[in-house]
Amino acid sequence: MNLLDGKKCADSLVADIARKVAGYVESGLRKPHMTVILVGEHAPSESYVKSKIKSCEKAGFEGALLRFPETVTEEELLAKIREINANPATDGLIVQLPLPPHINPQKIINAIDPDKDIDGFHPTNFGKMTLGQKAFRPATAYGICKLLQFYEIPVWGKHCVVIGRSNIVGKPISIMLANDFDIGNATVTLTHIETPRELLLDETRRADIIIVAVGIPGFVTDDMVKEGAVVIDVGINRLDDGKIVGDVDFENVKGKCSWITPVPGGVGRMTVAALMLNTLMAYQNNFNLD
Ligand SMILES: Nc1nc2c(c(=O)[nH]1)N[C@@H](CN(C=O)c1ccc(C(=O)N[C@@H](CCC(=O)O)C(=O)O)cc1)CN2
Repeated sequence: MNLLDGKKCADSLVADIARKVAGYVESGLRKPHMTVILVGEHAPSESYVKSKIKSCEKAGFEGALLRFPETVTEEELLAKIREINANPATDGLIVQLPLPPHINPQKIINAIDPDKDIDGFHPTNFGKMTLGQKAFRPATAYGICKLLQFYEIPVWGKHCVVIGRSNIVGKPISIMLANDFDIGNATVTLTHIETPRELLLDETRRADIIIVAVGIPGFVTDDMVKEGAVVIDVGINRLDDGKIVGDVDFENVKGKCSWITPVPGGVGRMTVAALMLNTLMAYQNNFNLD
C-alpha cells in the first residue's frame, strides 16, 4: 500500500504558484486577490477558511476574510456579492459552505460573477467544465485529479466508481474522469447512498479506482475493494473524541489497495491547493497572462 500524500502534493503545487506570482509581481503587477465570505461560527468552516487564507500567504496572494453573523439576511449577502463582483481588485470570490438554513446556497452561488467563481460552483462554470470548455473546476474534484497526476496514477481506460452525488464532489469528479480531456477517459459509474447494496458491491468490487464522498465514517469496507485498487477518501467526519476520520475503514482497507489517501492529510489539502490554482487562473485571465 502506498499513501497519496495530499500535503506533499499541495505544498508542491502552491510552491509552483508562488514562483509564478513572484515573477508577475516583479514585473510590476499587483498580487492575485481572493475574498472569502464566512457566515456564522461553524467550527469546521472556521478551520477551512483559516487554511485558505494561510495558503494565500504561501502562494503570494492577498486573502481577505469577510465575516457575517449567522443572522445576516440573504439580501445583505447578495448586496455584498454584487459589490465584490464590481471590484476589479478582487480576482476570486468564494462563499464558504454550508450557509445557515434561511439562506439559499444556490441563489448565493448564482450571484457570484462566473469570472470570479474560483469554487467553480456557478452553473456557467459547471456547464463549461462539463462541455470541456475552459472553466473554473470545483476545487475538491480538481484537487483529486491533480493528486492522481502527481503520483502518475493512470486513469485512462480505468473503471472508476464514485460514491456520492453532491454538486461539489461526486458529480464534478465523475464528469472530469469521464471527459476526453484533462485527466479523463475513464469509464465511470456514479453511485450514491440510495444505490442498492448488491449493486454497489457489484460495482466497487470491480473498480480500479474508488472515490467516496458520503460523510459516513467507515462506509467503504475491505469486502468492497478489489486487490490493488486505488481508494480516494473525500470524507471528513469528526468523531465524539475529536478524532477526524474519512469515509473509508482505513485500517482494514489499506492492505488491499495499491494507493490510498489518508484522512486527514489527503484530499482536504488538495481542495485548498486547487482553489489556489483557480485563483491564479482568475488573475491570469484578468491580466491576459499565460
Ligand atoms: N465554498 C466552499 N465550501 C466548501 C467547500 C468548498 O470547496 N468550497 N468544501 C468543503 C470544505 N473545504 C473547503 O472549503 C475543506 C475541507 C477540508 C479541508 C482540509 O484541509 N481538511 C484537512 C483536515 C481538516 C481538519 O483538520 O479540520 C485534511 O483533510 O487534511 C480543507 C477544505 C465544504 N465547504
